[in-house]
Amino acid sequence: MSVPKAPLAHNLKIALVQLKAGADKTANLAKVSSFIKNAVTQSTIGKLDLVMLPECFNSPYAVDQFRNYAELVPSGETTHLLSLLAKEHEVYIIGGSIPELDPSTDKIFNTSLTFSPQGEVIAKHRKAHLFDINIPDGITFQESVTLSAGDKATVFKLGEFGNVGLGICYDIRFPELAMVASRNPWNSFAMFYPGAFNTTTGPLHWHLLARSRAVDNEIFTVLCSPARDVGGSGYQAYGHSLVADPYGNIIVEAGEGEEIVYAELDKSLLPKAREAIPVHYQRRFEIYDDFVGEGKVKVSDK
Ligand SMILES: O=C(O)CCC(=O)C(=O)O
Repeated sequence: MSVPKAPLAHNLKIALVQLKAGADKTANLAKVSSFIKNAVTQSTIGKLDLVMLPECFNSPYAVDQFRNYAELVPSGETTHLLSLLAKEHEVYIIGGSIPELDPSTDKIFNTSLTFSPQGEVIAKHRKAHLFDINIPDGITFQESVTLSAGDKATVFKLGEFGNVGLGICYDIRFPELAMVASRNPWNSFAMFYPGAFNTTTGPLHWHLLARSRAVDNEIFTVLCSPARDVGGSGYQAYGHSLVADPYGNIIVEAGEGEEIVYAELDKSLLPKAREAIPVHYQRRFEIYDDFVGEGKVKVSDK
């Protein structure tokens, strides 16, 4: 008797919500609800599978504010809201990131949650590399003044679409997370990075890093930024939310303001890119396995 094959999942249809968060958390969350509703109801690519939010969408991106906005996970109001929205709109939601308070240690983390269309939390990533930089005449930022770093890579199953990896912003500068996610045993087809680059490092590295992670691993790389706060006195996010395909082409890109952009992630591009330029199969782990081995990594189970 022949066993019917499971139907192949269609292309993953996604929306990137590039919104600007202010000091009023209630207003930020109301904005999230209306942007997600608009993303779904005004989709230009048919029924959406997934909506993604930017880093720090419910609070200002400011070291001295993270604790004031921090919530418990999963009992806090933002987790509750995103769960309801995922269920109501029947989409996966990659919930950007929020400041999370861990009550057992009193530490604050920069945390991203992903929800299934049934409203369940299916992944939790705590930013693993904190953004501590100092560029003379550019920008100084020290997340570690108030945040603690997560200690795991994050890979999870996006239902019938397959596995994906997730990092937050500065995490994209560390190629190991994407490399681990895209190889055995996880074989992810995409990396998602909610991220808030700025007007100094954005022009320098945003596109370069997105395309590099895509080309290194021949996967999709998806970046979702807050909108720029033109005229504001706080942190100036770069904007330019985008998707890079497994060849490194940028297939969609937002501007700097509030905007929703759409993309279809066609998984059949992975084998095509890997056949055309077979770096995926040409890795010489016998030479560098001591540095980056396959499968030797702690991966988050939420
Ligand atoms: O890596 C960068 O240039 C920006 C990183 C950042 O803004 C962040 O990690 O939030």
